[in-house]
Amino acid sequence: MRLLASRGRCQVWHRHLGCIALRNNLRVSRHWPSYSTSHHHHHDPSIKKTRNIGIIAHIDAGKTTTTERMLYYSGFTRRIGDVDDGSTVTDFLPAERARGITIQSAAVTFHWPPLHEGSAPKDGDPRSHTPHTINLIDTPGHADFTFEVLRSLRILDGAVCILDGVAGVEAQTEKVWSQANNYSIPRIIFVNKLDRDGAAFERTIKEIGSRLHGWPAVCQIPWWEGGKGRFTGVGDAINLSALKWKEGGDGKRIQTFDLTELAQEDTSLYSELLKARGALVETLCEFDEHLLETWLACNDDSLAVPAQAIRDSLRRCVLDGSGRLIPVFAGASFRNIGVQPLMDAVDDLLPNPTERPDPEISIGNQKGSLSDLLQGKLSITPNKSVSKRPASPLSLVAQVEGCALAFKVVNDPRRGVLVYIRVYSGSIKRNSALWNTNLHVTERAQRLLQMQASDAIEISHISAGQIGVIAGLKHARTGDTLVSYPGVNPKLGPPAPLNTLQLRPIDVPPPVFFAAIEPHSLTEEKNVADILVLLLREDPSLHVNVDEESGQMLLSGMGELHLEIARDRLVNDFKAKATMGNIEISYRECILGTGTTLHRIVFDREVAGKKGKAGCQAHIEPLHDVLPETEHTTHLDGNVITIRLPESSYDVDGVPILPPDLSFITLRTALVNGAKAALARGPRRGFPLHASHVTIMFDPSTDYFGNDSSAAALSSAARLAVQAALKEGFENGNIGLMEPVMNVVISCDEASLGAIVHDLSSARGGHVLSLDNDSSEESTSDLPAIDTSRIYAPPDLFASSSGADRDGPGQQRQVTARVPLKEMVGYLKHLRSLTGGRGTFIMSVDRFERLSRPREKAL
Ligand SMILES: Nc1nc2c(ncn2[C@@H]2O[C@H](COP(=O)(O)OP(=O)(O)OP(=O)(O)O)[C@@H](O)[C@H]2O)c(=O)[nH]1
Repeated sequence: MRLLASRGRCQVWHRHLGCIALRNNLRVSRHWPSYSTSHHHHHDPSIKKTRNIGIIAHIDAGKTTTTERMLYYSGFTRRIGDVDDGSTVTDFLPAERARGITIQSAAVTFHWPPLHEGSAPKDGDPRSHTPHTINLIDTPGHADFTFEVLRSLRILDGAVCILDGVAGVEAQTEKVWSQANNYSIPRIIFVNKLDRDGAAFERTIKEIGSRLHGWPAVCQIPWWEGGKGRFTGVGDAINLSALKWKEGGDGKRIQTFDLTELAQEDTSLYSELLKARGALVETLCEFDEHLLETWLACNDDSLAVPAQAIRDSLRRCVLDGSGRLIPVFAGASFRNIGVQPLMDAVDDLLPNPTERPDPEISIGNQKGSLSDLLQGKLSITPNKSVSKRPASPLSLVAQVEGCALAFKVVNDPRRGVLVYIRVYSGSIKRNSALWNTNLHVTERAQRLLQMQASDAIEISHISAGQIGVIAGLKHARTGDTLVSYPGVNPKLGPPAPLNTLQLRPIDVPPPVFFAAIEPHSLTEEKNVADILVLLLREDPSLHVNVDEESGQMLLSGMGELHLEIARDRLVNDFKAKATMGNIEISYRECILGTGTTLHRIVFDREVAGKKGKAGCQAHIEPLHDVLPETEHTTHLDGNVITIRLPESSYDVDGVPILPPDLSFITLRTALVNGAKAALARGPRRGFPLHASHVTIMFDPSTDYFGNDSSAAALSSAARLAVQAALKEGFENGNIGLMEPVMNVVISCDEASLGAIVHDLSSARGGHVLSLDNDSSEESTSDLPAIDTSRIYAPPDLFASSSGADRDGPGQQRQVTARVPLKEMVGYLKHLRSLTGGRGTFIMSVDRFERLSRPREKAL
């Protein structure tokens, strides 16, 4: 943004208005240069102008409102959508519209500045003078969807964190912030809602220091009319100018004032802006030697430091993703104030995909980075016990054409199932065969799309660093890794261990609530089951368990809201004729002693018209130690399953000798699936098993019956054998019950602290772990505490009336406790009454604990 010569001239952000209608007409047919049909294997030059970013925030901070403005100013939409009347583009699921909150992270692509408005880049121009492709991934803000946030975080290259300028830094923000620290995601902050009564910019800036443990680099300060009135714009400490938005307009007209103009227009903002510039340069000098040199070359005059030098310095500081230095911007997106400069900051300060560290992978039992793997630096000689022909690592990986992570599955009413992918290496081409390393199936990518919320454009390939959609896949789920490997055997995939390659694997937290799903009639059962499969592909943190005998379907998930929304999806969006029962806590069962008997089963029955016969033996015991995952040992929902063959079934190198038609992977998958089904329902109360170690012994000489031993027969044998072992445990009184215990973080003011702590420890059986501000286990920052008195922020207007004075009874406190989930049901209401409506809390599963006798009785 350039300073204008004439005083307070009105400017439309990014040059002119005239081309907007035209742009909207043309955008589908021509303006996707970055997705042309060429066959690059290396990075497309356009990748440098790509930003894969997300917006993270506490619920209601204004993510959706801000996103809508971004889409509008980029020319993507022609009118401003409104969260409150349910017409927004990104919150497009009916269930989301009804609730006005974001549940599903949809990705939308737009350009900033708009394609027609870029000028040819000149040296020294900010990046934001040329159009960038912004892939915006909308992340949910509710605590129940933390897992969904994690899932989106891992594919982001950068993030904008939106804070509510009245509420400041909230518990959920802290949590997502520390998760973003774990993924080293470069971030900037937008302090929103500065138009509201009680908005406290200064207090919020200090909280960024004290609660997010980063140094706020205040890039903009709020402009209140006449120093106290309406919020009307911002002072820009980077460009030494002030921006004023026309009241009540769509926000496209912005008046720009340079320093001289500002001195006449508003002296108090003028003098504050000079302070802000000084503080910004000073802060940056502490982090960045380059800027320090520039500053010294400017004779220590912070006003003389060129704006571009400051932008470059901010960018260097942000790029490491440590969150040590945090650029802060200001605005009120609902009033259309501050959004365009925020988008400039996305172009200017956040990284392109090539500037990000290499993604982590796991392959076989190893962890490493993708480029190490692709450059042959990981020693991935195929495991001896799986294959006898060790290929050289380089020749093995040379054939990998593309590698992508499916980060979102959405059922689109018109286009069917859409799988959103982020490509990490090479490219994914239309019609290529993709090996799914999680499900071990091959699927063809018949159609590739670039999504614009509810519009789509067909493309021929998606290259490294880009985000796109594969339409028509039948199996791929959220979180699966897809590998394009020409000439791959569709059944077996690429040679081991490449067939196990996983990008940025994350742990799915255990579900702690469940509800029964009752189809309205027998004939509806299949339809309901099919819809549930789709729901699970969308959201792998949902689980379905169908009881083999009764046919009852149980849906489980991470929170009450999580299940309520699943019900909405099921009944309202998918029109399933089914009812969901009460939402209940999902307890666990555990085995208390080691069984004595080996339970040998020979399954011999027709399965779907085909003869099936297979056998195995099973044994179950409590899980004491952490067992490493190997090709014989599978971790599953808190349990461990080990597959054993008799010694005579291994050759001298330890490679299993199996009948020619049976591969070890097929055998293992079938047996594990059987055991999984048995462990899903315990013998005592029907709750899933937890912390148990199942061993399944399979002897090919007695348990294998040629073609009759199909995968289905092997699974059934394993299921029956494990069930027999569980039944024995139950008959011997060896099955205990466990309950989910939550890690709870409560934010409240000093005055209600006592009542909250008392209630937690006496009435709720909780265990208070800490009471202060920043020692919760979750603020995992290794960053040193920050002396907030050293942080610059412009003084708040309404400091006294807004309770910004945080000493005394209004001071914010944080309680961390471990509490049984059962005691936390309905807690929000209680907390509100204890705190006069101001307290908030977040919680996550800490672990499952054995129920005490009295608690067991009360069940
Ligand atoms: N006064 C004021 N209200 C705002 C501003 N931005 C958003 N709001 C209002 O705050 C509420 C929440 O905004 P959303 O955009 O839905 O917030 P969100 O963060 O997307 O919320 P979730 O999708 O539920 O996580 C809505 O009623 C908005 O109109 C603002 O700048 N000023």
